[in-house]
Amino acid sequence: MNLSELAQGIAGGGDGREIPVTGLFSDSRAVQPGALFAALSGVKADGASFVREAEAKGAVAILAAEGADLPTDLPVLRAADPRRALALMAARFSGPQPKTIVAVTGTSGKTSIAAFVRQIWSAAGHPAASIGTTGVVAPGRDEYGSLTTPDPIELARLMAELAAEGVTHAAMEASSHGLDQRRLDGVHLSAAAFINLGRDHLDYHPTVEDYFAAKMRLFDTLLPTGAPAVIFADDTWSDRAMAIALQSGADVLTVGRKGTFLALKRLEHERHRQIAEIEAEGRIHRVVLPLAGEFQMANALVAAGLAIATGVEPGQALHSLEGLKGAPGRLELAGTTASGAPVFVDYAHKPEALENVLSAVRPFTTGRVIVVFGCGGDRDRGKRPIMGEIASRLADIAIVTDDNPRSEVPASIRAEIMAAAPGAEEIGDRHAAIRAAVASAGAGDTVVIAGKGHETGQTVGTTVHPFSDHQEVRAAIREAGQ
Ligand SMILES: CC(=O)N[C@H]1[C@@H](OP(=O)(O)OP(=O)(O)OC[C@H]2O[C@@H](n3ccc(=O)[nH]c3=O)[C@H](O)[C@@H]2O)O[C@H](CO)[C@@H](O)[C@@H]1O[C@H](C)C(=O)N[C@@H](C)C(=O)N[C@H](CCC(=O)O)C(=O)O
Ligand SMILES: Nc1ncnc2c1ncn2[C@@H]1O[C@H](COP(=O)(O)OP(=O)(O)OP(=O)(O)O)[C@@H](O)[C@H]1O
Ligand SMILES: N[C@H](CCC[C@H](N)C(=O)O)C(=O)O
Ligand SMILES: [Mg+2]
Repeated sequence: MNLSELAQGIAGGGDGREIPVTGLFSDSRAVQPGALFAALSGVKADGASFVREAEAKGAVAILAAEGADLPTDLPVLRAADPRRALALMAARFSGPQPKTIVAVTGTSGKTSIAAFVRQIWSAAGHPAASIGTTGVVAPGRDEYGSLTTPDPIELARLMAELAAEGVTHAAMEASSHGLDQRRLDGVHLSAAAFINLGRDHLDYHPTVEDYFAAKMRLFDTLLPTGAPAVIFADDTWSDRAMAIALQSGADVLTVGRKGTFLALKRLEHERHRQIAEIEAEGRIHRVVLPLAGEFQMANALVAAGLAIATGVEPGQALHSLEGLKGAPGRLELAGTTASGAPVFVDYAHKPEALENVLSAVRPFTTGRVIVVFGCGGDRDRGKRPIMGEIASRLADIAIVTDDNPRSEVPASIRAEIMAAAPGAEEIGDRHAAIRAAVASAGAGDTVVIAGKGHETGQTVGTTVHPFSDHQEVRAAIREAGQ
């Protein structure tokens, strides 16, 4: 593709330049000959200082912010918002995307909702994909990815690959980082959804309002006017999300107890499933959701809403909920102890998620709720005492352990949690903590191993040690039985 074609209507300065561009890069270290290098200013570095390196590696053009001072003789494309310009160019460069793409935002539930939408579409006969924290899942693919929302160049390439493989429907997670950094700006959305807002990523976003505003870009900037916005109606932030979506001209469809598009009329919990009555288009549907936890019902309603909004018949979408499989590591039953106590692995690594998961298991726990959890290093420190308080309030036995300490001193992270968790026990070694929890569980008890979910490693310093909560639970149960 020529530079002028690539830039047309997106960035200034490239008009008429018939220079072939063979690829797009925002990291100078990866630049290939013939590439356009996007010099972006980031959290840690300024891409402008790597222009010479990109040029030396064979870059043929630069994309930069208006006014950025660049040491180069290469043609420079200028844009007021270069991250958005890069996402739009990447989409143009990579080509066709699946016909129907939906994105979901919110603090907790995105991975689950994306996985559920994929399953409902597949049941309706559509070749479907999901993209998010647990990776990319599509017919013939199950690949782990490192980011919840991939960077825009990779995302555009992935969408084009999926389309070429025959995938017509894709559901993706829109993280606040992803939205803020314009990673999704080149994605052609058919519908979008909001699930909830809680505390997260306050190391990146200066305030909760800023965090919320980043999430709302999905509706006020990215969703085309008139497209459906599915909004979970029962969260404390729902009304504000609805108002923003309405103001932006979206077709707002609400789901939940207060919802009107899919109205949850009644919900009954059993140990590993829940039975719901859901009203859609004036008809009541009885649905047996084979997953524990009321929050999963919320996720299922948003997923069904997205599937219906993109053409699946309501009765069929709701019926598909009966066959849903939870996303890996989301309140997933990893084993049952010899005394009959279920042991769940869950990805709760932020306050509301921990609160929800502990509340979710209480109704079917006749004995004690036992939780093992920690907090990641190099992430929002403010959540540590909040999670400590939640665990000691909602669990009968709370064991504070290590999550991914990263560059921090593990004992200091635990101390920040312990300070707000009266009565909690501290066992730094996650292997030992899981064993202690499993060993102490008796009949009627429920064990929750929180924080790492699907993860397969534990990051200590910069080393990732193989570690799986699932495997540890199974080993602990085996050893306890010997
Ligand atoms: C903090 C953060 O989000 N950083 C993201 C951001 O990087 P950045 O632009 O701020 O990076 P920077 O280091 O300041 O560098 C500025 C620019 O100089 C370039 N550079 C840098 C060094 C060099 O030698 N040459 C060079 O060209 C960089 O490529 C970059 O373009 O933009 C990059 C491109 O899109 C992302 O890859 C990168 O994600 C990093 C790896 C990351 O860890 N992000 C996490 C926190 C994240 O995004 N998480 C969310 C949410 C998780 C969830 O809750 O589910 C996610 O979506 O995964
Ligand atoms: N609707 C919900 N409301 C509250 N908590 C939830 C909800 N859905 C999931 N959770 C909790 O959050 C955890 C993560 O769920 P999920 O991975 O689906 O969310 P996510 O938004 O993708 O999170 P992340 O941003 O960490 O990737 C679950 O393991 C569970 O503890
Ligand atoms: N995408 C999230 C995942 C956190 C998972 C948790 N196990 C931790 O390490 O804090 C993050 O990087 O902040
Ligand atoms: Mg996720």
